[in-house]
Amino acid sequence: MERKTLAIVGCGKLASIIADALNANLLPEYQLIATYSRSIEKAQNIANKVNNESQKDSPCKACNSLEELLASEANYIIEAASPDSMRTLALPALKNGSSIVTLSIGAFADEEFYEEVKRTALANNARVHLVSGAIGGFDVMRTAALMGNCTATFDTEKGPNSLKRYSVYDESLQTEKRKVFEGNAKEAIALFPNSVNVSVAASLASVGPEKMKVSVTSTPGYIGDNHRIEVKNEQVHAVIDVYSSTAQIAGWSVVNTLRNIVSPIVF
Ligand SMILES: NC(=O)C1=CN([C@@H]2O[C@H](COP(=O)(O)OP(=O)(O)OC[C@H]3O[C@@H](n4cnc5c(N)ncnc54)[C@H](OP(=O)(O)O)[C@@H]3O)[C@@H](O)[C@H]2O)C=CC1
Ligand SMILES: O=C([O-])CC(=O)C(=O)O
Repeated sequence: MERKTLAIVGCGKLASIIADALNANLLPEYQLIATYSRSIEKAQNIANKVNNESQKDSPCKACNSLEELLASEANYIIEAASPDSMRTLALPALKNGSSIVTLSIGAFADEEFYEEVKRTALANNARVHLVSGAIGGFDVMRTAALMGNCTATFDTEKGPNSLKRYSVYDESLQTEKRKVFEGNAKEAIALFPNSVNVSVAASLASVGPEKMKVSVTSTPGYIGDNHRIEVKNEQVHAVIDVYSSTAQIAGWSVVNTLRNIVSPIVF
């Protein structure tokens, strides 16, 4: 069997889950051929993981630059870095004919970029797969939106420590529960670039980034994230509520998407 080739951009916690899944033979139809990260050590760590186990005979290369990774012309590039990185790699990857499986869906809050990505994918016979990540239910969101007159809200609860890197943080959040953000999905991803990709994903599946009403609440001592999405039209009221104590669900959702891509039965 000719295996499909994979490359990973962004070799952190979620990329590690994908390498472990390859080693656990959960992705037998795929071979990892290239990795790239901001630091070569991280790229080498992920390559070593598979080279020491499942790919002793077909080693994966740790690349020194994004250009080197793109030149590998992998069938699928997994983006597990950041929305900025997704913006940099999407068009050149698609022009090479590589499809993309992305976690940093926040990059698509920019409508012009989203449209250009769609056109480029179509022109090059490639596809962009938006993974379910830390949420799910894109099917019901898309269906409800298709029926017309749809509204949607996205409410996230997080612990204050996960907000420390953002401007909304102050020490009072350690003791006081507070709504730290209210706005739309476009504004949310601009303020929290690595933490609300899911809100942009849900908006693209329903009412779009500008119409999706988003709130972020900080709760003292809260472990993990809870994302509650409500989609309504005249006939449907759908609630998708996902709690996860870690972000690992997002890495596993990439594994699930890759399995779906090659499956005779598609969910
Ligand atoms: N859709 C969803 O549900 C979710 C999406 N995400 C997205 O997935 C991304 C990865 O998450 P996670 O693995 O937990 O994060 P980590 O911080 O553990 O890993 C991200 C890795 O990407 C690398 N990186 C960052 N920027 C660049 C860049 N411009 N070019 C190349 N490499 C880069 C970092 O490099 P280095 O360490 O080498 O410096 C780091 O190793 C998040 O940033 C977020 O955008 C995350 C959770 C859920
Ligand atoms: O892990 C989560 O709960 C969601 C997240 O970081 C993101 O959407 O970027």
